Amino acid sequence: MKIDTLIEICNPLHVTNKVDGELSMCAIDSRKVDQNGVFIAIPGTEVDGHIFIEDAINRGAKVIICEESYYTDQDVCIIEVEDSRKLAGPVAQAFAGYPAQKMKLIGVTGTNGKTTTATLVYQVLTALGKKTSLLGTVHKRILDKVMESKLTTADPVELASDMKQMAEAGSEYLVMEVSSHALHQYRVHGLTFEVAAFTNLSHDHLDYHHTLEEYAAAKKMLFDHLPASSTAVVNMDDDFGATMLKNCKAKVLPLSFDEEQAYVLENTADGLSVIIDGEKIVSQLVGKFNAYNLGQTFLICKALGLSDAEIANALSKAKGAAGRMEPVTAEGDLPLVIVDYAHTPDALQNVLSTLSAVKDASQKLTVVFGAGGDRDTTKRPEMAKVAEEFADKIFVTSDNPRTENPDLIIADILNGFEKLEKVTSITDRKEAIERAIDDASTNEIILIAGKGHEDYQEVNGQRHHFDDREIARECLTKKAGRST
Ligand SMILES: CC(=O)N[C@H]1[C@@H](OP(=O)(O)OP(=O)(O)OC[C@H]2O[C@@H](n3ccc(=O)[nH]c3=O)[C@H](O)[C@@H]2O)O[C@H](CO)[C@@H](O)[C@@H]1O[C@H](C)C(=O)N[C@@H](C)C(=O)N[C@H](CCC(=O)O)C(=O)O
Ligand SMILES: Nc1ncnc2c1ncn2[C@@H]1O[C@H](COP(=O)(O)OP(=O)(O)OP(=O)(O)O)[C@@H](O)[C@H]1O
Ligand SMILES: N[C@H](CCC[C@H](N)C(=O)O)C(=O)O
Ligand SMILES: [Mg+2]
Repeated sequence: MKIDTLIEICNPLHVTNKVDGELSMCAIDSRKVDQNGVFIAIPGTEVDGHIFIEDAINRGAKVIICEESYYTDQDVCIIEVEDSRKLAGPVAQAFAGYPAQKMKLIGVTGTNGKTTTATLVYQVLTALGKKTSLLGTVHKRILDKVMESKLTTADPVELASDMKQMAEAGSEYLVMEVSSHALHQYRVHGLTFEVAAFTNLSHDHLDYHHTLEEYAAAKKMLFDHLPASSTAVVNMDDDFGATMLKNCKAKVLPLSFDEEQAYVLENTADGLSVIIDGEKIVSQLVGKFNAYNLGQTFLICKALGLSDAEIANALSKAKGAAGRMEPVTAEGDLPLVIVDYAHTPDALQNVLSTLSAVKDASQKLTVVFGAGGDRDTTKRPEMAKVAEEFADKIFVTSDNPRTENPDLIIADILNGFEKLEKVTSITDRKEAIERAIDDASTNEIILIAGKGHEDYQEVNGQRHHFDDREIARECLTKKAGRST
């Protein structure tokens, strides 16, 4: 890219020293700058990226996009702009050859259900022969090639690079989860979504967004930027559904079970039977909350022009995402162990109320859960209240402590219980799972919540291998061995 093209994208306040030659790449992280690259200095949430300008120049940056005047005696162009965060996406897309414009983008936002819905859409489109890629919490998929995912929605430079690979592989569609952090930090700024979907909004991430209203305002940004040609698929049964649509120019495909546009025919331990727009979907996914995920998926695919019947057929066969209501099994007469990613009060309530409704009266319900460190502390006692309401036995343990003391996280959770008689706290998550399984009768259901698909536990910046499903399977196998 030449400097004049870059300047045109930036609409700058001020430019000094227009440099000659071809610019090679762009980075928002100084450590990733190459020779003749462009460094975008962002005032971050942890650190001000402007302090890395010198580092970027030493690594070969030819252009600095920043929000403050900067003097250097090197042959470097300084482009001063009003908001450098907002420019990262457009600049990265330009360097990557505008890959987002080569695919139909589908964005899914909401507190819970993004991964499930995005995965279902990916599975339906793929089953119907559409070349589709996926970006989200569990992994990235360039068509059927799986890659590791570090964030739910990556930064704009990584996004552009992923999209470039997807477009080159021939993807027609990209389904992506769009987190509230991503919206607030303009990670998807400048992208045009063909379809945007809102699942729901409930208590999470208040450490970052402070209030539910600010959190909703971040989610709403996805809908504010839709053009009239796009479609908004919105869960109108959620208190914040109508908020998403205020001043939204796009066509709207609303989803409502309350208004009987959709309804659940059957909801059992074996799955759901749901009618949406007159079409029947019979799914192995369990719980009313999954009826919403199925409904959203149906409407998203409808907005893309697929026929109701073909969507219903493919959706009935779709398996959903790993680590969501995933049963863990071993040979023998054993308790039923389920691993789920519920890490918010609402998700835990949905899963526990579902299990409590589908189990038979003689079955006891046990839950093992914790809460992530360096995240919203106010959800911790709320999760305890939910566990106390639905579970017969409760093991409080660690999730990903990150940089926090796990015992203090557990103490925050314990504050939420009215009584502690059915609660056991065991800091070590492996031990907690072992105890829950060892203590269980064969007729019991054990929900291990919070980490779902995660195959690590993050402690002080280090991710150690840790997989709830693996540990539960080992414990079940040992238990089966003891009883023979
Ligand atoms: C609070 C938060 O969201 N932080 C994310 C954000 O950081 P930031 O832009 O504020 O940047 P910063 O760390 O303050 O640094 C400022 C700038 O200096 C740069 N820098 C830094 C060091 C250096 O040597 N050189 C350099 O240039 C950084 O690259 C950055 O551009 O943008 C970074 C990528 O550009 C992310 O890596 C980082 O995610 C952190 C690690 C994180 O944990 N984020 C979580 C909370 C998150 O984003 N979660 C959501 C929601 C999950 C969900 O509910 O599904 C997600 O989308 O995953
Ligand atoms: N539509 C829904 N409404 C409420 N709860 C849900 C819904 N779908 C799933 N859940 C619950 O929330 C958990 C997380 O679901 P999922 O991974 O699909 O959400 P997500 O929005 O991608 O979450 P994250 O933001 O953490 O990536 C599930 O394990 C389940 O417990
Ligand atoms: N995307 C969410 C995932 C939380 C998963 C849970 N296991 C935790 O670590 O809190 C977050 O980063 O807040
Ligand atoms: Mg997700």
